[in-house]
Amino acid sequence: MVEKRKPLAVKEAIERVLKYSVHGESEQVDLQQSYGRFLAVDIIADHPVPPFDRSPYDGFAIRSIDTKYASTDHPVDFEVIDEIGAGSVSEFTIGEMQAVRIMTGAQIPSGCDAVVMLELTKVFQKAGRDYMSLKRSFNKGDNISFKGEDTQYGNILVKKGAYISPGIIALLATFGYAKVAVVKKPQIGIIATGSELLDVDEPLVPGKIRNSNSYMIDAQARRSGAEPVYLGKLVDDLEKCYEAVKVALENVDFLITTGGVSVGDFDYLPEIYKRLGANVLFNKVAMRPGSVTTVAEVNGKLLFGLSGNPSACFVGFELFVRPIIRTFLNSERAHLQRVTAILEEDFLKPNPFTRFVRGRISLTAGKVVASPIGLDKSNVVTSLADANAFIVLPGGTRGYKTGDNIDVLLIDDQTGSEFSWAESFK
Ligand SMILES: Nc1nc2c(c(=O)[nH]1)N[C@H]1C(S)=C(S)[C@@H](COP(=O)(O)OP(=O)(O)OC[C@H]3O[C@@H](n4cnc5c(N)ncnc54)[C@H](O)[C@@H]3O)O[C@H]1N2
Ligand code: MOO
Ligand SMILES: [Mg+2]
Repeated sequence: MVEKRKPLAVKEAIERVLKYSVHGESEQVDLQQSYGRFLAVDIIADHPVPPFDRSPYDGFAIRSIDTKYASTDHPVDFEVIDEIGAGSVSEFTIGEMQAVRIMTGAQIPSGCDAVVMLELTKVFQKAGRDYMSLKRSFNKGDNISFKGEDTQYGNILVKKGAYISPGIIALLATFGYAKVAVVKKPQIGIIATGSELLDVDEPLVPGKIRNSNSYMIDAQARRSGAEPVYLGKLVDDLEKCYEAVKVALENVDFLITTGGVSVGDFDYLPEIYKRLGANVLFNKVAMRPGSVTTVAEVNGKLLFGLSGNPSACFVGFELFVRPIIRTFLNSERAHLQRVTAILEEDFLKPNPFTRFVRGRISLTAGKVVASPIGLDKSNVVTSLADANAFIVLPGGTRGYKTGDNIDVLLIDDQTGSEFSWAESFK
């Protein structure tokens, strides 16, 4: 008699896995290698930005008080006593009716409290000296980019755990981080099981298929911020699989196996968990695809038994492995980002389990719409290529109709989300 597995709600299953989350250590990398990594420390402003009052325009730095009576009928003349470009500092302190010709980014000379754009001035020479005239008045502070207006000293600008984007790289450079403390990437072991599996470069022969899961998982692991370690594909042989899993567990932070978790005669993972004395957190989840997703723990180390079916494997990774990787990387938004979208096609098939339909979201007339892609079966591979989201259809008897508001999880997004989205899952 085949064991009857009890399906666990998706939310509970994720929570069980997260109980075993661990945080990674930090390492220093060059700034230029830090893109796409996760910050191991907060970035705190150790100086104000800008660090000095500066000109936002090419023009003249003046004393605003000298422009008080300037008008179209009464232009006022200023003697230009110096000229500075960005990077230079004027040695002069300007006096009454004097100006410094200044370029964008240059430090405001002492005595000046406003900048006039070049276009509003007329320059001329008199008795061998440089002058400019103005036809309107200015207030103190006009056209000055003030010290600290961007950020003040001591502000926390980015919290640890943030995904390092090009914008964050700009901040790191601004504050002098030639080396950046990032969280070490977790090493994710990947083992594919299945006697039917061929290598990618092998020709098809009857009954066999190429191993696509390992390469898919490898890419998903990288996208999540982990370092995949491909440990090969194994034929369905209990001893060989057991040995490989046992050895792999010692050498990686997390281990993923694909295939062999269901109830087939050659599905050996359940027996391997037994032999390892593993604590199986669950072996059935109330979701489609990926209901066979199994997660076990051995001495605190997580072992993800993902389905052999490509779509189920893909979904299992994004729902269970990604948050563990992101938590390892200190992210507070470890889960897929959720948005609300309008369903573009009827989805009338009822199902007691929550569905994660591979779909595509797009903007149509300013609204986020989502449509399913391809065959909604756990064994399909082609729909994965075009999918940028999972359409979440909570279980129940009713189907879903065009125009329904539905939750969508973004799979190619780096921002992530806190766990709140799971609240709506059965
Ligand atoms: N009697 C039952 N049969 C099945 C059940 C069930 O509850 N009772 N569950 C079905 C569901 S749902 C799924 S999902 C699959 C899960 O199967 P396994 O995880 O045990 O995976 P395998 O049996 O090894 O393979 C399933 C399928 O996937 C293909 N595969 C495997 N590895 C790869 C790979 N690396 N790359 C590409 N494709 C792969 C394999 O050839 C099979 O076609 O079980 C159902 N059965
Ligand atoms: O685990 Mo299977 O993929 O539910 O479809
Ligand atoms: Mg099987």
